[in-house]
Amino acid sequence: MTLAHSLPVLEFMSSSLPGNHNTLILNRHSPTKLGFIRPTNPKQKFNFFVSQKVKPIGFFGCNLCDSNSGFNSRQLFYECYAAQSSRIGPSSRKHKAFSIKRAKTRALNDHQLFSMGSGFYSSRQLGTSRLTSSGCKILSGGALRIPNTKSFKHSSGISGACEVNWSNHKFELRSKSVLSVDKAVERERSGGGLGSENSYDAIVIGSGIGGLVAATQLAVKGARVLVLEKYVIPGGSSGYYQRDGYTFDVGSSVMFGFSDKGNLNLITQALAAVGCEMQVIPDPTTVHFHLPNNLSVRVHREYREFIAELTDKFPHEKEGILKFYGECWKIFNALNSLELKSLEEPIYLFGQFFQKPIECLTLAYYLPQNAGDIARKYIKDPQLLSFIDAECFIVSTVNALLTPMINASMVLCDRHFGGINYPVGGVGGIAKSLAKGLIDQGSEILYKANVTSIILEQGKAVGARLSDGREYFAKTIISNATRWDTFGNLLKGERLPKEEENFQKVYVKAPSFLSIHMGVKAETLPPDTDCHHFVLENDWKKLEEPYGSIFLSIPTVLDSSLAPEGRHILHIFTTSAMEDWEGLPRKDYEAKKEIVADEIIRRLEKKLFPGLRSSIVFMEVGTPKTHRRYLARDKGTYGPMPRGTPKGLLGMPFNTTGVDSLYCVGDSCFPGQGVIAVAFSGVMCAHRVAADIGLEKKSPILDAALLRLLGWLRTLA
Ligand SMILES: CC(C)=CCC/C(C)=C/C=C/C(C)=C/C=C/C(C)=C/C=C/C=C(C)/C=C/C=C(C)/C=C/C=C(\C)CCC=C(C)C
Repeated sequence: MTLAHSLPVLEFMSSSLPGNHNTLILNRHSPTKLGFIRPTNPKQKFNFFVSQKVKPIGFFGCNLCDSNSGFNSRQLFYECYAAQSSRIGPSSRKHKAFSIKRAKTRALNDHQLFSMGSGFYSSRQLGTSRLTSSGCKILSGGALRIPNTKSFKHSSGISGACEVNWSNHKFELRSKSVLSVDKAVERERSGGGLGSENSYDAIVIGSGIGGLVAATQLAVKGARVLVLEKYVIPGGSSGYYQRDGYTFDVGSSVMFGFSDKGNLNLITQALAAVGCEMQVIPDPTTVHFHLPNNLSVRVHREYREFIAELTDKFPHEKEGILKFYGECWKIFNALNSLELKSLEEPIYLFGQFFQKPIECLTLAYYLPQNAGDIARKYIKDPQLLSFIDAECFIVSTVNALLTPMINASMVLCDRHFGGINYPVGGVGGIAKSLAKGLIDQGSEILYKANVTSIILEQGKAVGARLSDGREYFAKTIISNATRWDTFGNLLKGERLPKEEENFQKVYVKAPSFLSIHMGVKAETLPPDTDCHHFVLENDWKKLEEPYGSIFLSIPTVLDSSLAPEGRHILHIFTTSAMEDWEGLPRKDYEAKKEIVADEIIRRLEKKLFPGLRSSIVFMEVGTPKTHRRYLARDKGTYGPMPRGTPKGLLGMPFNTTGVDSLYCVGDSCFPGQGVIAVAFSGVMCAHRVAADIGLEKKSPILDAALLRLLGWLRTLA
């Protein structure tokens, strides 16, 4: 049975499938906007279809269980992940099936229903719908039962919650929005698509992992999101590029957050939220350190093996080693026990304190502390302390005394807990999958969209303007540019908010990198070569100096598909400042690139791979200028670096900013650099934005109090 309407806004069709199946067909814009669907009969089965005309979107806030095994009204699902699958059921050719994967289960109460009930069309502010069929009634704001209604269609009417008992199954549809359908249709006709005012719930500027995680998390909550990306592919520093049969990772190839256990596998979770999964290859050695005095330490995936290797090198410090890393585990375990959401959202934060008081107090205690101070409590050997500096340098590009203890613990333990896992096909696959997932959720990503300014109206961020003059508008703007770029470039000429002044007092831009992407003949590398290496040859003092230490990854050791047969890929990074490269005539610039790359190759030949130079078949050198150009980061910076000794993570800003409706996400937000860290900032940002646009619970009074408290705490840093 089809419900006709000249301009269908919300349309359902029912058809019977063989056996005990019923089919609910969701047309046009409806799927994500349903809000809440609850069957009352646990034995009945349902399949969900969405018209191919619609970009397939996932379900958030729909309480569904596996589409093939049927609903279970006792087990309501808070979040469901939908993935497109092969067509099931005898629906029309136009319809595609979703297989619904279950996520976290949670019994719901009425309060949660309301809080979840973004309602259909809430993001477009349509949301007004009336059921018109035999026995259909609608009430504003309250639940309504409609017995044995087999069909219903929309028409303009009153918004609110409605509950339909449909063929013995109860569907509950809730909406918070108030615009009549007529108005909505009018808006649709007048071009409610790209570019119209307030078309979106959120615009995300930049498609780095932080931006994409924020965007996808919002999209699955029911928001309509537009991501604006300057480049032609997503991912920013976690992107990829292909040349001559090689697939190179733009940035780090050391991937945290990809495990299948705990709460800290944020990449796995972010992908699953949009129905994606990536195959990964476990890395048996996180990193192989090659350090002064011929100190060589392999960080094995197995914690016991790593500790055995380290205590073998420093037997007199065995107790100190166990105590330092033991303290890291205390923090890691506390982190891993929490449900990670926005620390700027009081209902969540107090809820976590209530459920896990010891863990939260542990984290609050370590929030203002640095790893170097804690290491010095237990360890005296200067060489071992320098080793811990090198361990922290990988995390933060600064030594242990300047590295927040929470961040150090996260990295030093997760590599043994979830492990380092390389995504098959390269790191770029993460961003590609998230971008696809975003589109599957009904949101959009626009490439070659170079945002030049954030549009303000009476001090409120309302849109983004591109270099070609196009303008897009949304209720909220999320900047995945660094805070320096956001406030220095995108809001040029505006007064710098006090919070940003404070941030810039505490943090400076970390230097950029010189990168060398290489294809080499495979026979140059010994057969048991590890994937990741850190090289600092003779002098510990050079650790933090430009070109002092070398990061080297050989991802083809794990995934040979990234290079032509008989070849390996080498990704080489070393810190380098923009000042070294600016103002050079083209010829000198190219010559300097060659000289610097040559020296790095010489060092690697000497320390690791004799004959490396003669085995190179492809090479591309990137300087800080390259990183600035492609990643749109001021001075090509790697992220924030403390000016002096920081108070741990205390000074790091979260996602809200001093500008109304403007949020930041990425590595200049809490907790800092690293793919998993920016993924966390994306999760936090989406939660805070969702609360502010009415997709999550919110308490304005508590909000104001918490935001003031956090602002004050930051001034102590
Ligand atoms: C607010 C108040 C007052 C209180 C509260 C308390 C609490 C509850 C708290 C909480 C907290 C939290 C949750 C936190 C969290 C955190 C996190 C998650 C963190 C994370 C982090 C991470 C990181 C940092 C990472 C990083 C990584 C990296 C950087 C990596 C890198 C790599 C590379 C560079 C590569 C290398 C290479 C070679 C060696 C070759």
